[in-house]
Amino acid sequence: MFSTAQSIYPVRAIREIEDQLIPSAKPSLMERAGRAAAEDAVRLILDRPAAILIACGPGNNGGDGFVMARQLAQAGREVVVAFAAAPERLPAEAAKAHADYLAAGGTIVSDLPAAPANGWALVVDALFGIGLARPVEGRYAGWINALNAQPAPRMALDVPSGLDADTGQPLGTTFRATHTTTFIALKPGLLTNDGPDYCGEISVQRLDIEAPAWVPVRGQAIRPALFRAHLRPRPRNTHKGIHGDAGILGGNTGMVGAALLAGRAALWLGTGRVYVGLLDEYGPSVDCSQPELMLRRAHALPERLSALAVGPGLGTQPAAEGLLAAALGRPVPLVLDADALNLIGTDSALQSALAAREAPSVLTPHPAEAARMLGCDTACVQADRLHAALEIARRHRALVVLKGCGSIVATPDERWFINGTGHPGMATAGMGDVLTGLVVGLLAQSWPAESALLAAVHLHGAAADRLAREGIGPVGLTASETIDAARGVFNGWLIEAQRDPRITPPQRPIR
Ligand SMILES: NC(=O)C1=CN([C@@H]2O[C@H](COP(=O)(O)OP(=O)(O)OC[C@H]3O[C@@H](n4cnc5c(N)ncnc54)[C@H](OP(=O)(O)O)[C@@H]3O)[C@@H](O)[C@H]2O)[C@@H](O)CC1
Ligand SMILES: [K+]
Repeated sequence: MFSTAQSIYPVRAIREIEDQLIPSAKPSLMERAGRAAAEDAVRLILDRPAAILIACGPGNNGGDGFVMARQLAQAGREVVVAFAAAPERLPAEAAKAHADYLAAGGTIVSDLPAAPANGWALVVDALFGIGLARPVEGRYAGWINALNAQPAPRMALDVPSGLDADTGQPLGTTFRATHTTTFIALKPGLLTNDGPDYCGEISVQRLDIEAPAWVPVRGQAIRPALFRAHLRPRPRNTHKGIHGDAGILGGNTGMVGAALLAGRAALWLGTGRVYVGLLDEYGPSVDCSQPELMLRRAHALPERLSALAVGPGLGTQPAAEGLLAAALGRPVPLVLDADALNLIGTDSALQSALAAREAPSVLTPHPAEAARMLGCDTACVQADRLHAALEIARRHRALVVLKGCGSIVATPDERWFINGTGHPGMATAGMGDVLTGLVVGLLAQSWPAESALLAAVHLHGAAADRLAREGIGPVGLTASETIDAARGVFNGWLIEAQRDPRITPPQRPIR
């Protein structure tokens, strides 16, 4: 479980690495890429006897395809290579790979052939990689549609053709892979937005290059390794007072459940005491199915809290705005969600108060909330999720998680993380409130804000994944069930951490 963090590089960083290494690398990076892809292909097709179809494009992605074809043919596999571009216009490395393939006895067809009677063992997309410059149309769009229609496993080299490697936006017709072998490092577009739907299973082939030795890492895939130092067993001699007091502010008329869900999530993640301040003046004074929660009127939350979340079911009326303004002035870690974000998006005084805070602030927008904060529309946020998350973090000097497929965590100092846990069943009512509760629960227990956010985001998805494995979801999964599962996953992490000799012994949180 505690594998080291995986770095993610945008295209310009991969280009930097290539520029530094291509002149001296022996064997060449393309040779290594093609070989690694051939090895992945052999693992994918196992003993299926049919031929492998490799569609090669006009750039270096096509070059990878030629190396792969030569390797597979030399290993005794039947390979069919389709290539329609002018060989003399191939870039130098790809031209060499093309020539080497022909010299080894390989042949090329200039149009995509019909599938043989027994089908293909595997179809390989080596059309476009990180050099995709515009939407795919015409001949190559036809090829991609034909490849997508094959019942065989479909493998993309580096990036599925048509997918923007930085943003995860499909540009025109896009190859839908069941497996993507990507080179040197992960790219953000494989992991967020539509990327996961087009990439299938991803295998990272580093080509014996330690990318961080060449270009500093700004982006990482979220792994427990990033926050394991805080997964500490509790001392036996303990009491609830040292596990934090969390406050939740929200629950306006008709939306009390949102605040209760956040409160339960904080409680079930081990927070010592959880207070829920409700704006609904006719709201309940006790949650009968969770009587451990201490319900208060919104203005009556205790002065002394370890962390506060504002937003679940808050509403945008003046009373909510006043409470939010007061919360921004509290010197405690703050989580802002839902209507708290909508209010901040339109009020410059709140924006100034947020940017001026000394204590950590964590913002948890979904794409529509992010769009309101940035003054654009949801499509513009989704077109470049990484940029949107970083921009919100910079503007508000806050930690941000932009929720959605491949949630992105961004820091004010321009580092970022992408989460891989979770599934589409999480797109359901109350799920965001649960995440808010998980974050505030860890903050209340004295976790540093960045680790708390990374752990909560990863845990939220991991809990839903565990439930889906048991048949609880993806369809019909509810937010409440995720709270229960999050507790189980978190305790599993703690047990595993105790077995890890690198984790320090029990400690009391520093207050
Ligand atoms: N450098 C190396 O040694 C290594 C590189 N590696 C591999 O190379 C890949 C990057 O190679 P690359 O830079 O040549 O770009 P690539 O993705 O092949 O596409 C460029 C070509 O496509 C064309 N084109 C673009 N969009 C198009 C469209 N929509 N429709 C039609 N045409 C379009 C574009 O034409 P142009 O825009 O110039 O008209 C140009 O001809 C990388 O992903 C990895 O797989 C690895 O082997 C490691 C070592
Ligand atoms: K490709």
